[in-house]
Amino acid sequence: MTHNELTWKFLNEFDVESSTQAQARAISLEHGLNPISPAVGAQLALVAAATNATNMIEIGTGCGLSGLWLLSGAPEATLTSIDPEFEYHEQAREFFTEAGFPASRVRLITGKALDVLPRMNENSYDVVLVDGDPNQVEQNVEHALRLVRVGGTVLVPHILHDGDVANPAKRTAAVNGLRAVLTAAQESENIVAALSPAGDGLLQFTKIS
Ligand SMILES: C[S@@+](CC[C@H](N)C(=O)[O-])C[C@H]1O[C@@H](n2cnc3c(N)ncnc32)[C@H](O)[C@@H]1O
Repeated sequence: MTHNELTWKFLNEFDVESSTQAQARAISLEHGLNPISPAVGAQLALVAAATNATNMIEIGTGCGLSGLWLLSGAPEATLTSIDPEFEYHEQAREFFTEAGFPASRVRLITGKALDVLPRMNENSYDVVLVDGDPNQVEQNVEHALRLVRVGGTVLVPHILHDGDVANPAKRTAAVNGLRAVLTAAQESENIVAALSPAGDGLLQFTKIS
């Protein structure tokens, strides 16, 4: 293994998941989903804790793994999570309950993000996770910026799309959309952004105005 491969392996094996998180990961993989890595999950928990989050929203519930990580950092917060797949929501609900998060604090909205997000209140969320349809990442991030409060943070996992974003030969709509989000994050004066190599890339930005 190269030095870089060893470092990446160490980074992504450093954080240990709870048994509920490990089950959520296993079920997510069974469904062919691409759940966040433990290193990304730990960063989500840290951001939830650091922003003293009381109100969080997630695009792309999957089977609940990322929501479990978010809530682990802010156990008293309310999480709203959007996904079009009812079956995933049923599964996620079981994991939230098993982990001790009451149904009253986890609002699962079955629907497509671009149908649901326009109805959500702006400047109202401490943390917004964008992990839905990769082809809609630009529109989802625009909504995330509208929804997050000043001082709150938007998290975009899978931003490097398994190395495709760094490869100029890859020019699918999804990859171009991810590049556009990264460029906008670099250029915006209203946010402070950081790109982390955890998982397959995690873009984080905090709204400052
Ligand atoms: C990568 S998976 C999410 C994994 C989850 N965040 C985790 O790490 O545990 C992407 C999810 O986005 C959902 N999805 C697909 N299209 C969507 C849309 N238009 N709006 C919201 N979610 C969508 C999929 O059903 C899938 O559950």
